[in-house]
Amino acid sequence: MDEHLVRLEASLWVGKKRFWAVLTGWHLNWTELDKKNRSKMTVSIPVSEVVSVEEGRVHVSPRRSISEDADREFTVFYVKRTSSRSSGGFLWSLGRTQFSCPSRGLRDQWVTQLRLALKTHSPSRPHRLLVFINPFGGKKQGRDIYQSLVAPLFELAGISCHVVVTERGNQARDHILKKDLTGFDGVICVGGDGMFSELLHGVIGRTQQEAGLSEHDPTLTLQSCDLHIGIIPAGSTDCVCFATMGVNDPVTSALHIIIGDSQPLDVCSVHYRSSLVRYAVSLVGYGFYGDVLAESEKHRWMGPLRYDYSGAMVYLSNRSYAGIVQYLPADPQLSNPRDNTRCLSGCSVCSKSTERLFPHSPNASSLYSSHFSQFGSDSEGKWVSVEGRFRAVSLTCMSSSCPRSPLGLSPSAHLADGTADLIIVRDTHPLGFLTFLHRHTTTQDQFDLPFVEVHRVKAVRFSLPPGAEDDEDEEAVKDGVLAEEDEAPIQSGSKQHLAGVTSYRRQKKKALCGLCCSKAPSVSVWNCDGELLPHTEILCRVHCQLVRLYARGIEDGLAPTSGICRERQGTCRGRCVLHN
Ligand SMILES: CCCCCCCCCCCCC/C=C/[C@@H](O)[C@H](CO)NC(=O)CCCCCCCCCCCCCCC
Ligand SMILES: Nc1ncnc2c1ncn2[C@@H]1O[C@H](COP(=O)(O)OP(=O)(O)OP(=O)(O)O)[C@@H](O)[C@H]1O
Ligand SMILES: [Ca+2]
Repeated sequence: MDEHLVRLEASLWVGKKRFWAVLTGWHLNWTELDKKNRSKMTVSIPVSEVVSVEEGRVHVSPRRSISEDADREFTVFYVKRTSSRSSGGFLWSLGRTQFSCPSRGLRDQWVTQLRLALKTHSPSRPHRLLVFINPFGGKKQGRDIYQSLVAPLFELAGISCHVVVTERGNQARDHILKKDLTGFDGVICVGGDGMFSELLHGVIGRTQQEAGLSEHDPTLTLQSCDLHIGIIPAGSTDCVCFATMGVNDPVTSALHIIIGDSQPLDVCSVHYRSSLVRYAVSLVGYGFYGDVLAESEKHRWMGPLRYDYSGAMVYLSNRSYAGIVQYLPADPQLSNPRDNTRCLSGCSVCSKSTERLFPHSPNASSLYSSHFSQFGSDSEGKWVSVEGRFRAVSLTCMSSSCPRSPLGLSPSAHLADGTADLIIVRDTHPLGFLTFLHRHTTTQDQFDLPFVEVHRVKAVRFSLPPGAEDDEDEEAVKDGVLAEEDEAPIQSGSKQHLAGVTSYRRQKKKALCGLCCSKAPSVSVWNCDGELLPHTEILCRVHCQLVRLYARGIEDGLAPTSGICRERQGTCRGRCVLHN
């Protein structure tokens, strides 16, 4: 234990019950004592999960002291867990316990030592945050969610926030790219995956600008970003939030932000010719998911339901597309997408990647550079090619679990291992494809079907069969449609702009609608984390742990919440009750 932190032990009261309270530095425990001083139940709170320590009896909202004996009392606010049935993760809520001490002196000692322990053991907590609220995301409740559920918690934790309620798409991204961010520890979005994507582009772009790196070269190792991103879910899918927390709950997210959790995340960069088009974390999808997104954009007014409606419409249109998918496989010895594991908090596969990325020894450093030197070097002949007609081609850097699909697109994918899972669904009969889709909603293996293959990869290329190449873009550039894209790919990309490009391309192919016209389109469109891409022949490369979220991955809901080491694979470094 640190020398300036002392171990505190005392008999304190909580309501009418007497407890033996112990502060060790890493943990605050209190054990109920019966009349004969025998121990009953113990509650144990890691200091890193204490939200705030206040003098007196305090209520959080409205914030007020309600105590008559305020000078002998203190209140501890902390993280409380409840199992979530939908994901096996945990819903977090604010726990509150009011302690009474025999004297004011003892109370002051407890408050001082608890606050000191907090400072010492939670050095990465944010003090100042930049918050972007999309008032129109999801069910349009972003502003209310922030004001009623999140702001009071940030205030309690002493976090000061600069809040921007957005007035247009891409405002948050542009703000992060251009404005002075001095003093901010992190950026927060209140919205859905689209808002997260804005922050992702802002934070990555800003970091590369400052490092003097070009984002366009897919072989370049980008600078990982220090500014953390927090997600308060208020969107339609909230996939990134769900896949990194196990739930989509604003209070859970706010508490992860407050305690300064840090979860690295792989990011896929998508390139067209020599330009970066976009970044993605949850889905780069061609065929079904691209068509669903294109269709859903016409029905935004339906809110979150637009995806189910469009999904059904696109399913009924029964389309498949010809193409060539090439991929660079990841090291099969590290993990594979069908190993039936789940990436959980403290995941050992991801920890090994962290070791490779931030090596402690010169040997590990050369291992890392050789890991990436493989990328882009065609001479090594490691690219594998798959040609055919596909219902869907999907690439995901993580499981992409969401309320619609609690285990996600690829249940064994890892958040931070430097790889993505490539899921290729070949053309099949409608019932087969429905079975594939339906298995996303159950625990049945969606990859155990003869027309589905899945590969763990570091990079993917997609091209159209000879004769059907992606050549409209050149003509579009001549017409000025894409000139802006090429000059500043991530500066453009508004939904209207991209939808315009897509419809331009589709008209050129004379492959009209497909839902209401008899002729099915021969080319689909890419869905890149919920945005339509203006190009078909793209190259994707996975960047290991490029950004960090205020999250910790999915906690194992099956493990007991106290009394055992909850941090898996021995990564607790002595913080848990067992190892303390
Ligand atoms: C029979 C039930 C089948 C249910 C199948 C559920 C599969 C769900 C898989 C979800 C994967 C989400 C990946 C994340 C993507 C996000 O970056 C992105 C931005 O938010 N969201 C979407 O693009 C939004 C994509 C939303 C896709 C929804 C697809 C819904 C399909 C419904 C099919 C119904 C067939 C009915 C037949 C009569
Ligand atoms: N004030 C605004 N007016 C219009 N569009 C906005 C505004 N603020 C943000 N946007 C854009 O709205 C899009 C959708 O927002 P968001 O992701 O919050 O909700 P969603 O689409 O309902 O959820 P999901 O992305 O999870 O499906 C984003 O791409 C974002 O760029
Ligand atoms: Ca990954």
